[in-house]
Amino acid sequence: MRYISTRGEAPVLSFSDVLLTGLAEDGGLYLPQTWPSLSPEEWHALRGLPYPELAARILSLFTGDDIDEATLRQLCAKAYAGFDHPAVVPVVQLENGLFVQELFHGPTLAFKDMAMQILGHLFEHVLSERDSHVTIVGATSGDTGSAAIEACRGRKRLSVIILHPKGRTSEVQRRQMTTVHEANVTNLAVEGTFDDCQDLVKACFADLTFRKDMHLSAVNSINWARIAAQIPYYVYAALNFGAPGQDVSFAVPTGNFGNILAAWAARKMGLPVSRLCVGSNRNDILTRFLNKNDMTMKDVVPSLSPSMDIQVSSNFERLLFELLDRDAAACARIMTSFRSSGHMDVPEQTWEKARTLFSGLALDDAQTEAEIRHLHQNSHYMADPHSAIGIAAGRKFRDKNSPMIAVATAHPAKFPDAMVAATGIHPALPEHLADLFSRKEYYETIPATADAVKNAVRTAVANTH
Ligand SMILES: N[C@@H](CCOP(=O)(O)O)C(=O)O
Repeated sequence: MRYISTRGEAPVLSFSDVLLTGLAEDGGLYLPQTWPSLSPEEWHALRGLPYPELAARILSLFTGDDIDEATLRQLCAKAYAGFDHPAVVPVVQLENGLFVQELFHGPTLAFKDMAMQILGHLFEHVLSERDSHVTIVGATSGDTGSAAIEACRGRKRLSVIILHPKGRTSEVQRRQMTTVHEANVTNLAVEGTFDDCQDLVKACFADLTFRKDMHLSAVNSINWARIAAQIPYYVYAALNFGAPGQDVSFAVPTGNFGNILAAWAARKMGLPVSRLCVGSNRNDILTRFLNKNDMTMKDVVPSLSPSMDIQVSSNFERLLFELLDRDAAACARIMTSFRSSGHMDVPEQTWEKARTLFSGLALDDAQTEAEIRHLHQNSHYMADPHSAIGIAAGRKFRDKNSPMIAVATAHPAKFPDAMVAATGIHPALPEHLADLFSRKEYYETIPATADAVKNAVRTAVANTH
């Protein structure tokens, strides 16, 4: 299995090299050179497998010769052992034809643990084989940061530096990151938005000397391994909650487009999926694109669902590349002009292709709060603001022919203020986080400049070794 860049100018790599490289050297994102594809019989054979076993089988389709299936089985068993639900990714029925798949049973209470927990083991495995070390620089709007820190903390071959937008995450999200005191963990509060943080990470990768000197790698969904590790839960839901021969649809609250891209990838591999529905908050660039081919950047507005306060959805580039029939030059041209003009010029027939599969719904804060209240009153279900947006999208686009599965991406206890406002109930943090508000915080505030980030990275790396 080999991987190519969406911009066509970077070396073709194997899985382990893609894992350690993160962003392609030409600024593009890696994708499999050819998609693995399963027949209906092969999908059927995966029905009923325990989640860690299923995850290992799916991941083995992407690791090629680099990591064998037996090793993956061991790593997946360790990765998902700490989840607090025996099914790992349980599915609950909410209404007629509308289900919710809970992806927040990992240590940091968000779907990011699904990929990050196995990524921590994959990094360790590959780096031990190569007797090497990497420096992970990541950006978070709230959930990726703590999941990455939890997966990497204390690992000798990894240094992890996480940039979050100062004052723009929930307090629980911030404290989940900043209260971790480990030699290999650094938190940077950036005076800017998540998009600034993501751009700063990309700027570090674009400086090839710095990248090489620091051995940079990524844990954001710009790293293909993140997407690969998010495919198995879609497979699990489709196989176990769609009747044989029946398609299912998914509704996904998404900001950086990574989570829904994993669902798209599963469909590309032949999983019987009918529609993919995107849920957005007021930062609705994705839903504006899907509804009227308007991908124009606006200012990021803080919302009740901070993890989706994003205007530049990194993974959209992967979908664009595929919709353009893998024309890397066209993809590079469109992406470069998007970043300079703030508007993405997607050819009409390319947009039409996206519309045949994707639908989009955006909710403002008042609508999000109303949806949380509705779910609590009518289904006795506590959905965090992000999950509530996904569920609302699922309800809007469900049809009689296929079950609609909305993914719940975070535990409501991560957003207590929104939950209290909507339901009057303050969801308790699980025991391992019960004293979160009395823990000491460790972070440095920096301006949103590449120099400030690079200096902080150099210092963090020097302090680790
Ligand atoms: N919503 C994310 C933003 C980063 O997305 P990623 O999937 O690229 O890691 C967050 O919560 O940090």
